[in-house]
Amino acid sequence: MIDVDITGHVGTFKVKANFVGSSGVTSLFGQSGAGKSTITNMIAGLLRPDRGRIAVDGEVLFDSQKGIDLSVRKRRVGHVFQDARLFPHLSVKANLTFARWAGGRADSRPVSEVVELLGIGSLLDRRPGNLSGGERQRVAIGRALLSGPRLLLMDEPLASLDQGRKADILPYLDRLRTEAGIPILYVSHAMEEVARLSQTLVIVSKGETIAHGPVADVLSRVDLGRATGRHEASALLEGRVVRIDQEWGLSHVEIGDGQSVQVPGLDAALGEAIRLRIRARDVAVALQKPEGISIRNAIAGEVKSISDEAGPYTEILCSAGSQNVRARLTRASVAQLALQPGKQIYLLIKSVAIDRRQSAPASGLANDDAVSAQTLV
Ligand SMILES: Nc1ncnc2c1ncn2[C@@H]1O[C@H](COP(=O)(O)OP(=O)(O)OP(=O)(O)O)[C@@H](O)[C@H]1O
Repeated sequence: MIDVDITGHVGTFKVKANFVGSSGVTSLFGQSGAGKSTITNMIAGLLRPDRGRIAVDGEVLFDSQKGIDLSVRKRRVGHVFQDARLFPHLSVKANLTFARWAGGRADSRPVSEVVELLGIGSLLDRRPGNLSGGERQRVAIGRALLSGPRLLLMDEPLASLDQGRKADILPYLDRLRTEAGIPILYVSHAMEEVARLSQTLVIVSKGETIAHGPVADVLSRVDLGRATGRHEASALLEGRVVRIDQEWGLSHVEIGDGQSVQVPGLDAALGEAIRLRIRARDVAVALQKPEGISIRNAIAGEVKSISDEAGPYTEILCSAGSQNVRARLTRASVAQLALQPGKQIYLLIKSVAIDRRQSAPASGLANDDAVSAQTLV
């Protein structure tokens, strides 16, 4: 668990960060220049906050009132940067063993265990210059883990990779989430990454953490649209695969209340729990269950709130059983259908809008230890 309550500045830029991250992955999400790196640099000890407190798993790293300010080394924060920053003249194996030695901790994980976790066994004799970007990042994560950190800080680790390499590395991050055994602070301005990987989501805007909490709760907050980006507005549905229709290549995912959605091309076993990210712009609304329509998913729901944006668009937040779905509609449609809080509706989601390319096995969603999660974004 990571517990941060600080204020500080860098130049004239002020930051105010206040959040608690549960075990697993806590993501700091915000636009470029929002202050994510400034906040993480304060956590790592590279910048000094003006006041406040930072603790990881009960160990205080900084407390201005008590005069505690641990050195970078004593904070034991494993840092993974956008560029891997490996020693170019050393082999992968030497990079890893050096990190373990330099960490100086007898209780660091064995190199072989980390090599297996990240699938880098075949790379050990190679030099960083001969590796792909994704391979280099996996080695960089291994190096950070072997230094014996109490917190793994990943600052835009996928930002320099193309889509294909990102897809290669995400399954390893899924594993890391459950197997690293330490909290992970993940910094990104890519919503699809944070929606997939996080248990806790922290939104950073103009130097301040303006929201934090379980990822599904924060994503369903319509009022954060400006900070998270309207285009990326989405909600998470958690469910379980209850039927696999081989003939049509469709998996039926039950999302509670006997309702299910159909997802094409899903690589998940029967009974497996998954997390679906549904974008607001991929959801339409009907007052009756439609017939003679190609859209396969019509989920019964109820309007909870309607945003009061100016302009042609608006966003509605709807309950779907105990979960939430967001829909981005024109204001004209909202008026025509007389939508208002409490109105019973059907949420229409095109199956093909749920993108299977981002799916991967994972486990360990917060609040449900029975869930092994797979995320589609
Ligand atoms: N050393 C510095 N002196 C003055 N201003 C700084 C310094 N470092 C960062 N800033 C400013 O602080 C603001 C926040 O920067 P920061 O790097 O924390 O944002 P970020 O959210 O990590 O952005 P990105 O996603 O682009 O990395 C920016 O306006 C930046 O120009």
